[in-house]
Amino acid sequence: MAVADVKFKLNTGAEIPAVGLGTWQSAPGEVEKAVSHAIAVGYRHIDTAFCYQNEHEVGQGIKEALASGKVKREDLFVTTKLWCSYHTRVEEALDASLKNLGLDYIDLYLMHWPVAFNPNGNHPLFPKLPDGSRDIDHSHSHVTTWKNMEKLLGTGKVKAIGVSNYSKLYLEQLLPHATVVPAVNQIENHPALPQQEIVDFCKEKGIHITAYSPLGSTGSPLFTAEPIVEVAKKRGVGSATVLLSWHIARGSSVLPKSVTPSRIEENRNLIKLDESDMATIAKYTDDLAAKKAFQRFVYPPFGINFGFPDKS
Ligand SMILES: NC(=O)C1=CN([C@@H]2O[C@H](COP(=O)(O)OP(=O)(O)OC[C@H]3O[C@@H](n4cnc5c(N)ncnc54)[C@H](OP(=O)(O)O)[C@@H]3O)[C@@H](O)[C@H]2O)C=CC1
Ligand SMILES: O=C[C@H](O)[C@@H](O)[C@@H](O)[C@H](O)C(=O)O
Repeated sequence: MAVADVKFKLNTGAEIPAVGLGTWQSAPGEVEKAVSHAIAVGYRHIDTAFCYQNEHEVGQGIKEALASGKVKREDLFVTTKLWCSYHTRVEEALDASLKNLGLDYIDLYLMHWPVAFNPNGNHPLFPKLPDGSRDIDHSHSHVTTWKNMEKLLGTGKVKAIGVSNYSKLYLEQLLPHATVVPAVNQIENHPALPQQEIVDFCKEKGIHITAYSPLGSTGSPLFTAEPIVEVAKKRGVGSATVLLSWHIARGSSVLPKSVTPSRIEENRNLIKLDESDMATIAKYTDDLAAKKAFQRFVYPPFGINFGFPDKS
């Protein structure tokens, strides 16, 4: 089996395809084509979110792919996410996402960030206080949000629920109260931010890791990082292949974003990294750790300590 066709088992018994197309910041007019192209060339996993404001177009791309007759809805794994301003309106948010996507169920519904915004603030997605800071409802716990997400499983509108941007600290707050253990924790993950503590903790608890910003996000410096280039040269592939294949070797799924057809194709060109490749990347990671030089590319200004060791 090609490495890109690997699937990982979730704690629900369902399988998540190892490579999913990311769609954050995929512009209108581009993302529909990106999604339909991705599915046409073999992707079976698409990641979006209510706050990306592109669910409708993502849904159009899925519809186009389904109309080709080559794939069926049940062949696809679609993830979307509950946005922070909807933590007190979980089912309403899910219904809005389903309507946007034109689907009657979601394979995986994630709590996007463990923080609730004021639902009655000055903006439906990004409410702010007069001082410009995010308008956060500090009285609302992410644990309450999770308990409400658990109720969604009975509606048939979601196959699995999970979390995103959860540190070990936040999972330790959540798990004692959870009836349903999250199926997935979607976190920023790449060799310059290995998040080993969370990866190990999730493994122990049966929570699958999905890696976001695996290429280092927009304008990434990772493509030219020397050890990545070294492994890429040795294996006769591009840096993207090395960066993405690293997750499969760790047992994680991965979400490369692209709206460029050739890159969408390249990002499925995964290989099985061998011990010496992994050792070269581990040395890079260890050197960054020793220098306290991990790189986190996505840390929006929530003004909250999420408990990530590189940020506290
Ligand atoms: N849960 C969460 O909070 C978050 C989730 N995510 C999810 O993860 C996905 C991926 O993360 P994201 O931050 O978008 O960044 P990625 O790490 O996927 O990097 C995307 C960037 O890399 C470029 N690129 C893609 N493939 C290649 C390639 N083969 N060679 C060179 N450049 C390439 C893209 O350009 P172009 O498109 O122009 O080709 C884009 O600029 C998101 O789209 C989203 O779905 C991301 C961040 C946070
Ligand atoms: O999924 C991608 C990211 O988490 C993105 O949704 C956030 O960074 C958001 O733009 C924000 O500013 O809080």
